Amino acid sequence: MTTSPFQQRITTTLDAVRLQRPLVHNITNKVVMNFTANGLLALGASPIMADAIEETADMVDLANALVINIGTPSDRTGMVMQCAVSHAHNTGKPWVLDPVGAAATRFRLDTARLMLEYRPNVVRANASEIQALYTGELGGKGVDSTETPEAVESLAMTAARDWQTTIAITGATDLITDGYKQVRLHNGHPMMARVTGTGCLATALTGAFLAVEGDGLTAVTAALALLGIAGERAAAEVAGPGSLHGKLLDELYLLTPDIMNQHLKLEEQ
Ligand SMILES: Nc1ncnc2c1ncn2[C@@H]1O[C@H](COP(=O)(O)OP(=O)(O)OP(=O)(O)O)[C@@H](O)[C@H]1O
Ligand SMILES: Cc1ncsc1CCO
Ligand SMILES: [Mg+2]
Repeated sequence: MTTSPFQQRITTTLDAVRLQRPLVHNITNKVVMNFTANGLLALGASPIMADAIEETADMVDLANALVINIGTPSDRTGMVMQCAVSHAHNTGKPWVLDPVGAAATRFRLDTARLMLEYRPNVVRANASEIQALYTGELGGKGVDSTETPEAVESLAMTAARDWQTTIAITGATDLITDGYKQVRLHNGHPMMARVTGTGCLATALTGAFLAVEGDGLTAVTAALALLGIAGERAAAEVAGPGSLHGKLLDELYLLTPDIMNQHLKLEEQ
């Protein structure tokens, strides 16, 4: 089987994460904290959840990458997040933004837009969130998307150029673009959307890959490929979302570069 240089780099990145076991600092939402920490551990990274203002700068310095997830926002965590991303921006620490629910309320949209000013290496979101971030118009259904990645594809290209970042929109097909190159990933399983926080986990895994891979597009493609393949392998063996939750962690732990190469359904443009 032939693999493209890009595909080879993706699988090499998985090895690099497992070798380096990067420390990933998460300022994330109350719903997914435990699942995210377990997902990062299953992959082979080291998670730390920390949102006290007193240690924010120290933690950003200590960690190899930062994950910002606005899923359960408040004035206080908004301030902590701004402090963290400002410090990450000033010190060149890679970071990834998950604008959870940015399409739902003006407060979330403003919070996510403020974060964007500090130039995330990657924005990982669903289609409604990216649409709201770019147009300023609310929509979606709470934290869920009412749009497909395909529907916001050209908007995402423009947004990635304007924001000078890589955008990854998840859904049935994941769409990834830095405004120039485009990647489509056809892995995953619909049942993944029935377990809360699989998107948040995608973002956290992206943080782990960003810690070892400087190119945002490669890092997030590797993270989404890993999660998509783990998800479809897990879904094939379970009766429903309850077991998928655990089985997904098992598959993240068991996945190898060889398995990835066998199952990867990736289109490059
Ligand atoms: N219909 C589907 N078919 C295949 N994979 C899917 C499908 N829906 C979601 N996924 C996969 O599930 C993961 C999470 O994507 P999703 O778009 O549901 O994130 P999200 O809406 O941000 O989720 P959350 O807010 O619950 O964290 C991704 O890896 C994505 O590829
Ligand atoms: C359900 C939910 N509500 C706020 S954050 C979150 C986790 C999935 O995004
Ligand atoms: Mg989400």
